[in-house]
Amino acid sequence: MDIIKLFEIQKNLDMKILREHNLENENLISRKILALLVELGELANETRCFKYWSLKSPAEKKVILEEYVDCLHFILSIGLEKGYSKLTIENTLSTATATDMFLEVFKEITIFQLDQTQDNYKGLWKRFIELGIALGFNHKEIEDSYLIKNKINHKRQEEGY
Ligand SMILES: O=c1ccn([C@H]2C[C@H](O)[C@@H](COP(=O)(O)O)O2)c(=O)[nH]1
Repeated sequence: MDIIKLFEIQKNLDMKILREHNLENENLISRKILALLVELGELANETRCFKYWSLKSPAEKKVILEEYVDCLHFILSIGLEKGYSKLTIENTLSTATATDMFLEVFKEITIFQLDQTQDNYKGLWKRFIELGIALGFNHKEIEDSYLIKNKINHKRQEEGY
């Protein structure tokens, strides 16, 4: 995944959103962190990984991937806001259950919220990528889906979302 390219693309969208909503001088970090937590909850909901009380299948892969890249948008946006956009992420695999991986990402978000260092931001990325791999997405699928959703987000702003 070309993270540097994704940061560039995210920057354009974020700048448009700031302009459209007159938020150029606002600190949006708390709202972005809350938005990420909410999107991660939506993602978990679509996977249904924790719903031991239900027999229903998870949403189709495309839907889960869409939720995943919504989270990715906010992770990139948080990095841009903090000036942490020059980073490399090493690929690691986890053998934990999907439920435990979600809890790990939630934990990393909270650790970052409380102490917004570049190391903690990197820790969040690492767990988020691990989660994506565990959900069955490869880097190309993630990038392609991100680009599609990014275009939709641009269009929404142009149409007064
Ligand atoms: O500063 C922002 C604010 C929102 N989004 C994107 C991330 C998600 O893809 C989408 C969330 O939109 P809702 O469908 O949840 O309204 O907007 C950004 O990329 N940057």
